[in-house]
Amino acid sequence: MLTRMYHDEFRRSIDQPEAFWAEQAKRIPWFTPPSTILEYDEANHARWFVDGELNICHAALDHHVEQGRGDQPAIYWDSPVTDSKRTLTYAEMRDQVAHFAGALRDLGVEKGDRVVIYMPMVPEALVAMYACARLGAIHSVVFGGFAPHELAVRIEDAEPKVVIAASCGVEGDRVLPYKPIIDAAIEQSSYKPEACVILQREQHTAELGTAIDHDWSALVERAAPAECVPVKGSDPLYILYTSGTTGKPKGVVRDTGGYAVALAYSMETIYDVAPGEVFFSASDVGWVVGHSYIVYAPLLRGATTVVYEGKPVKTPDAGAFWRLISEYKVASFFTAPTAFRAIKKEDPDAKLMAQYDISCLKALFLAGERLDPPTFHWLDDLLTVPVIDHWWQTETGWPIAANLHGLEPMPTKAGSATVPVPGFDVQILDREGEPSGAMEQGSVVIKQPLPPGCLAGVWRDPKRFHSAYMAAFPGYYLTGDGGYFDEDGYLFIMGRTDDVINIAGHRLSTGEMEEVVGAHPAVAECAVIGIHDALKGQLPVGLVIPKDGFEGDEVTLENELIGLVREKIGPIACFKQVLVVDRLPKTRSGKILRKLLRNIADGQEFGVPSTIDDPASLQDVHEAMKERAVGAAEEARQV
Ligand SMILES: CCC(=O)SCCNC(=O)CCNC(=O)[C@H](O)C(C)(C)COP(=O)(O)OP(=O)(O)OC[C@H]1O[C@@H](n2cnc3c(N)ncnc32)[C@H](O)[C@@H]1OP(=O)(O)O
Repeated sequence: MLTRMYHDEFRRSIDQPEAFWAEQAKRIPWFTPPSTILEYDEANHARWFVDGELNICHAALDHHVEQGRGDQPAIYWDSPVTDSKRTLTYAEMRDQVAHFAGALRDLGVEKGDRVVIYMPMVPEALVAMYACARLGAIHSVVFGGFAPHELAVRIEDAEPKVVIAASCGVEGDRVLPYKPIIDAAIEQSSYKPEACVILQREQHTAELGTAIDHDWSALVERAAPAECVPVKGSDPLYILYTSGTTGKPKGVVRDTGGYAVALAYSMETIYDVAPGEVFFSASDVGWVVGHSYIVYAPLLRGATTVVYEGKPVKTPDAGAFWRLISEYKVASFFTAPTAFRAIKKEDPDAKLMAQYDISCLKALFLAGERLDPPTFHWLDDLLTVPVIDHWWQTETGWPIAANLHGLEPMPTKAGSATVPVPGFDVQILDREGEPSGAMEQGSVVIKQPLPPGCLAGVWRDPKRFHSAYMAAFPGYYLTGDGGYFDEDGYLFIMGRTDDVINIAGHRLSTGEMEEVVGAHPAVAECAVIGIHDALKGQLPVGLVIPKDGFEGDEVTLENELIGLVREKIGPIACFKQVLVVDRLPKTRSGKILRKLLRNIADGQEFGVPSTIDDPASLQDVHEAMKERAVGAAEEARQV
């Protein structure tokens, strides 16, 4: 079933990685092309293009202006929530970035310094990211839905010289002031940045009260444009934090050269986008999809990127995506399945789609969570273009498995991300580390070396890099997902094998939520599990045992815990259900049987494990879940 062209390209990438990637590196305008393509560090991790010199801002902006794309739109900004639209050409974008980079330089930002960016979906978020890259500074973008505590944790870890933010975000009809969040985060962090730059938006003016505050426009007015600083291929471009199994997020470090090459390769072979075409990725700059496929890849390719400050539904309706595709002549569109589940719920017959001419669209790409077959079929029946599920992670920075639309499209199979992308030697291993056969589920791993563009490490934590990713199966990168290959070599990803859950395409840690819930003075013990949700994919549910002598009101306690998670992690955690219980099912060694709890909440059949300490605890929890209508607990049956 695997096509010849794909098969040959894939084999070359695995058998001769240096020759393969040396060829792909020619896609990038280097200042000094790399002579060393691949080398290994002392821990035996791959490093790509270490001695090449480039600047990704030059490759994505200045280079295209020099090549005659100055008047072509680089960004279409569309913001129904502020009733605004703006187009920035490549030349305008380059100039704005150069001036803002000059402003950052005036604040003392140099190559290697970190800059935290906390911005909504406005063009200035991209300007800020590119300005950092222009100076060789390392940006760390934090998603706007995270609370001050989460921002503080990232500031503490990244130690940024400067924090850049907007005065507010706009969520539907709510204006959310950002400055109080920034101030609280800096207050909570023991590390203090030297400066805080605020972009004032019309919807809300932030008070610039503290000594470190600066107004974006005033800084830019005084600044001279900065030139691109050459960096090495292996120099870090950014740190992007992602949830792990513990409270502390992992700072995924991305290099510059490998990332630029991988993104350029993917735009052609996976997304099939030509220079001058329009690419729309409906995500947020705070996630990896935003970094790779809103900010960097489309502009590296000389395409136009759509920056959308709105939702798939209610801004103003479930026709928003169709309108954007039609209005901006989008050739290739990328979003998370949850967005289409929301659209399908509001407009099941896609009547709103009929109002727009979307004949410009060549393909629809979905990732961020498993594309459930009902959503796939709904879209596949609706559209005349390929509906392409693909799979990747914050760590890899670009797709691990896809249907390579620009190389040689293959027939799709519902539930499968199709085949490994060239460069990714994906394998399935059993518990003992032995390869699994076709149709046998196991741990999805990637044999070293990881291709260019993948994580270069965990920020200042090589031990965690090793323990989280490299230790489980020596010689392989552990993805944390389970899955299998079918007889045709199609990859099926079945979900996480750890305590990470996926809520509306956002990766969050139940372990982190447990830490927050467990810190409440009335809580003796707790478990947070991810249960199936038809709209968001998964939702967290907390099960809590109060301390002995607790005499408070259970509903009050539940509300306090919900509030605490919202305050510490943010609304994005969607933590809205807590059950106070007397006991939790555990093994005799004291381990909470979380998988069993998940199975009950998801309405599956469950047995009583022989290792359980107190079998009656299962019955209790099941009754409590049924009473509170948790998930599909009503349908669960003990066998
Ligand atoms: C392949 C590699 C990857 O996986 S990268 C990650 C890819 N994932 C994505 O792109 C995410 C896709 N999901 C989405 O875009 C949204 O969840 C969609 C589907 C649009 C739904 O949005 P929404 O209705 O807001 O629900 P939600 O679950 O996202 O939000 C829950 C609560 O959080 C809030 N929130 C959301 N974003 C922000 C923000 N930027 N700033 C402040 N708050 C935010 C929402 O308003 C919501 O709050 P509330 O609970 O209703 O009060």
